Amino acid sequence: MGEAPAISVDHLENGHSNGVYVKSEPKNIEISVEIGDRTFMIGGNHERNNFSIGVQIHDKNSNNWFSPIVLGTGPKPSQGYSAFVLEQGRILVIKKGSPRNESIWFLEVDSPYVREQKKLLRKEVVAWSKGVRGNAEKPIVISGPSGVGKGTLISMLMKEFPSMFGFSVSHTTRSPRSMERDGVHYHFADKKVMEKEIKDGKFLEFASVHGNLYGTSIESVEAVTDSGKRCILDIDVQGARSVRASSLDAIFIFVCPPSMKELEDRLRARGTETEEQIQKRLRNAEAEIKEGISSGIFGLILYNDNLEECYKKLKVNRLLLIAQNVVMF
Ligand SMILES: Nc1ncnc2c1ncn2[C@@H]1O[C@H](COP(=O)(O)OP(=O)(O)OP(=O)(O)O)[C@@H](O)[C@H]1O
Ligand SMILES: Nc1nc2c(ncn2[C@@H]2O[C@H](COP(=O)(O)O)[C@@H](O)[C@H]2O)c(=O)[nH]1
Repeated sequence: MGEAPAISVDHLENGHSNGVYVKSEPKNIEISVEIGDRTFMIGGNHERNNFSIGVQIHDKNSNNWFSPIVLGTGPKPSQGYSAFVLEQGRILVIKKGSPRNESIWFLEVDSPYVREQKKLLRKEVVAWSKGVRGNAEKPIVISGPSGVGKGTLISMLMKEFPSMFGFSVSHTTRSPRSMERDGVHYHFADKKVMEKEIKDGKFLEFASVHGNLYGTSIESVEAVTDSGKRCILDIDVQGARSVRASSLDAIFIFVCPPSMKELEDRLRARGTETEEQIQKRLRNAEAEIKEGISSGIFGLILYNDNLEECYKKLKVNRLLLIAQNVVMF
């Protein structure tokens, strides 16, 4: 869901606000936050559930109260909250008297994600997400055959949620493509040097893919998690299998093409491989798709037919995964 920057509770609880609008009533179990013509009442248990506090909205123009659909899991009822209006249609809610890892929450009331959900559900929607305080959340491993659109989907996710996701920059021994920059798209590596680093235990996983060596260094994953972002790994199925067997607790997503013909067309249209390399990638794709679907490694399998639809599914499915307590973003 919303972006979850690292935030210091001490700083906020000592009375510094962002100066936009703050109303904190420690003795009241509900707080009200005004944004434009609306007042959000946060904290009551309107839904009568003990899992998540309620949210009600008052619209000044119509003088009506209504209960929105509340996505995600919010904080459990508490004795007091503080609220701060943030940019991008989000409210920071700090639950008082809670352990630090339970104290920071974000209620998205008009973020791009919530606007999209409103359109999809045709109802008023708000969404909870939990704050990240420097602790890395489960990384996301995205696999699928070459040319299926993994990189495209990842770019869309990173563009929409720039402060939430960070890309793990892999090492590879293949030559850079014309638009690729060392250290951004890949760390382009010498084979002997990379092999030595693998031997020295510097890699979380590595694999020979389409005739070149690729690998995820521990340093690359740490660089992302240290920045407080959720790490995304774009790796092949062999790499996903290795990560699955490693100590890294991750979420695994496999992307399938609508057909082999479409995969071939995409690879050709991308224009980055020679005919021989395209043929090799297509041959490997068949085995990868079989393994991706049947191996049981992947918790979510997406078909990338229409790009926008697939991206939507990637985002909507996270709700399903949240409900299963597998992922929260
Ligand atoms: N749903 C889609 N419909 C049509 N074209 C698409 C779709 N998704 C991605 N593409 C295009 O297909 C090509 C391959 O996409 P992309 O480079 O993202 O694949 P990839 O899975 O990351 O490949 P690789 O594993 O080789 O890095 C790109 O030109 C991209 O613009
Ligand atoms: N096992 C790993 N596979 C990786 C890694 N980085 C990328 N890849 C996969 O390689 C293919 C080809 O990529 P391309 O950039 O040459 O088109 C693609 O399917 C990637 O998922 C890695 O670190 N480890």
